[in-house]
Amino acid sequence: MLEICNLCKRFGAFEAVKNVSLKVPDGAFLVLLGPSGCGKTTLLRMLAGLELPSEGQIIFDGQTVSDGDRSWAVDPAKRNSGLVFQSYALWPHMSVRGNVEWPLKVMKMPKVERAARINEVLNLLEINQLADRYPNEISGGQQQRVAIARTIAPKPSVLLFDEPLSNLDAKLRVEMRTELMRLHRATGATTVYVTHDQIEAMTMATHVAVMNHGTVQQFGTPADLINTPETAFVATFVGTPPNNMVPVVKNGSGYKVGGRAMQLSPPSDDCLAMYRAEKMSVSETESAMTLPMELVETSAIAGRTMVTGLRDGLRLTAIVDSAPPMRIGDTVQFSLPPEPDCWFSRTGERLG
Ligand SMILES: Nc1ncnc2c1ncn2[C@@H]1O[C@H](COP(=O)(O)OP(=O)(O)OP(=O)(O)O)[C@@H](O)[C@H]1O
Repeated sequence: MLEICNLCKRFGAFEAVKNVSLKVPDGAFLVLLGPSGCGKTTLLRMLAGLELPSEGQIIFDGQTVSDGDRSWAVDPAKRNSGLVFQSYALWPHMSVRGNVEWPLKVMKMPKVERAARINEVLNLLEINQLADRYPNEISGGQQQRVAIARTIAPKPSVLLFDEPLSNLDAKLRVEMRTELMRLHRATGATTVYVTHDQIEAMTMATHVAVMNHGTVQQFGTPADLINTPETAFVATFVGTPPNNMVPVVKNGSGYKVGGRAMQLSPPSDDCLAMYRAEKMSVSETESAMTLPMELVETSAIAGRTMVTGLRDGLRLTAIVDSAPPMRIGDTVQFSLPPEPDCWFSRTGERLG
């Protein structure tokens, strides 16, 4: 079990991580997902022991490894965790084998055992043929594999990844995603993985903590986040494409939805209606439930078409069977279903 209890981190007066609490079972794949600057790296660095919490505790397998309230933490090298960075940070003067061997030497593993373990991890990452090369003689993707091999060699019970795929090209990212999932199954190590890429999060995670401005907005399985987003931020950050959020305000005896008078029964006089992209449709003709938008984008996605419209700062996306006959810049009518999927307050809390 990996437990984080009321964790806070302040840099001077700035609070980078605010009262985060979560628990995952052994062998979980926890993704910390959020936009740049939301505090995910700071949280990961506290898990690695590189940063002392200002308040709260981190507990690995029942043992407290960081305690902000007592300003105390177990040394990074002694907490049975391994960290893989975005930059590979391999030792350039050591071969691939030498890099992977180094942490085993530090832990004083006997030579014969060391050789067996090196072979095991080089095989696991399919880089045994590179064992005698130096970091400047292998590609970026291969260097990342070596960095991962070096991290898992000492068999840490907690593996920490800080955006490990962000320096790789799109195709390699997808391949490495599958590789990392295979590795996770093979090692069984509890994994914490930082990314701002929601597709990566949704495909790899058993548990996701969606972060914004230092707080956890929602903690759950990928399916929880898609099916029941708890905040407007989660609803618009997660999913492909993300959900549509349309402002609804009282207008005389009725309501204006996205600026147009419509028949709707919102739970409050000023709120947000969420519509899933696959429930919207587009057409040339106006009706009681349509919003006129400027067509700004169409793209093919898994045999269907994603259509995006923009008007007065409102952005709507629909997933439809075929592209509308209009051209970019033309007016397209986005048709809303009779009821939204759910409601949020103007400040982003879920209403129903
Ligand atoms: N040592 C530090 N001193 C002061 N402020 C810091 C320090 N480290 C991080 N911060 C601030 O804390 C906030 C969170 O940073 P953090 O690196 O955790 O974000 P992040 O979500 O990982 O972002 P990114 O995806 O861009 O790496 C940022 O506003 C950052 O400027």
